Amino acid sequence: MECLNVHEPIRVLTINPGSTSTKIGVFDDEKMILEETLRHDPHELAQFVDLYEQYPFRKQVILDTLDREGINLTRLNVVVARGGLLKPIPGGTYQVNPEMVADLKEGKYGLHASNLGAIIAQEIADQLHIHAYIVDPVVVDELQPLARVSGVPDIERRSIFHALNQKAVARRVAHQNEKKYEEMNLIVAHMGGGITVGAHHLGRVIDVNNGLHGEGPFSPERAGTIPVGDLVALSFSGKYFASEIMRMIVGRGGLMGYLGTSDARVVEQEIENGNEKAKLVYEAMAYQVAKEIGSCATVLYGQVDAIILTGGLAYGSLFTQMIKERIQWIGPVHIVAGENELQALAEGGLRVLRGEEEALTYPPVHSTHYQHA
Ligand SMILES: Nc1ncnc2c1ncn2[C@@H]1O[C@H](COP(=O)(O)OP(=O)(O)O)[C@@H](O)[C@H]1O
Ligand SMILES: CCCC(=O)OP(=O)(O)O
Repeated sequence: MECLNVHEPIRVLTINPGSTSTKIGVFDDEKMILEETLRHDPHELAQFVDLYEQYPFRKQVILDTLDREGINLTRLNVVVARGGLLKPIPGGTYQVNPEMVADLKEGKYGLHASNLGAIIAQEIADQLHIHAYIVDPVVVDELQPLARVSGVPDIERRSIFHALNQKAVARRVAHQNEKKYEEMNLIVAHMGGGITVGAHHLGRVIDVNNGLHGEGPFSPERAGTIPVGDLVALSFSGKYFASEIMRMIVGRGGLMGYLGTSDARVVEQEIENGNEKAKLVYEAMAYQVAKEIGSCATVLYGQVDAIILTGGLAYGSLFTQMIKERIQWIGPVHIVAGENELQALAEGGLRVLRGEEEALTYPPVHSTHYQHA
């Protein structure tokens, strides 16, 4: 593996695969020198039989883009990717290793586009004889024991959320308050295509809704919590395949299900045009986010230093205003619109390369309390 040249900035390639795009960034130390969102035509992705089959295609699109933008691959010092559905693990930066890649290839803990991040990062890094890492993957699990109890003994609640962005913005707001993340109680609502709301207690996310498997507020494309008896009845009605029911919950739920679009900007425009249904559904989404924030406030015994609204929906002033008026009595509200994931990945890699933090090994010897595979 290569040595760092102290006279040159550390060059980091970051990779964040999403369902319809792959975002990449190149950084010289903390400074972003290239950012690209590589959009994938759904028809093009549909030719692959499963998620894993997409990786050579996505990797080639990344390499072509870097080549076109004149990024010399041999100058890279490290590749850092968003981590996917792995065994539940504590937050931190993990070196990509064969055990991790095997679990992701097999889809052992489920399928999500972020599974491709470590696989692509490892292949690029191997060719360059440098290391690949993931940072705060979606399975970061710091739940307190109380939060794991679902009410049905065979079902344990799982921590699957936007850990990378939630922790990055939480650290940023702590810094603005001249405090450490580990000294604060924060509620972070990540509001993108999916929505997760986490209760951050002294640097650990002790409760959060599972953003992939039907918990929490509905979102632009996901159903969130739905009346479970009705779902069971629908599932056994004989009208739908299991895959069709899953599509109703993730992909075609939420705004998409009610209004035929997952684009909040289109919905805001419709509301301006006087569309009453759009107004009701959009307000209901804000109402559900506010309720989830209220519930996190009880998790933290009302000791809330700040609430952070982040993700693409936080750009929408109508949306954030509707949430704010229901929650501002709980604590100060900060809006950090958009997601900060590429920067957070670069920072996670830099902390390790600079020796400020040790890279963790997957799977950790002392894992979380999580029992089910
Ligand atoms: N300026 C904006 N005003 C309102 N909503 C926005 C704006 N920009 C993005 N959004 C909405 O944010 C959502 C996507 O958020 P994003 O964080 O990009 O999602 P993801 O990364 O999960 O795909 C979409 O509903 C999009 O319409
Ligand atoms: C909630 C787990 C991660 C996730 O769903 O990410 P996206 O919203 O980016 O798909």
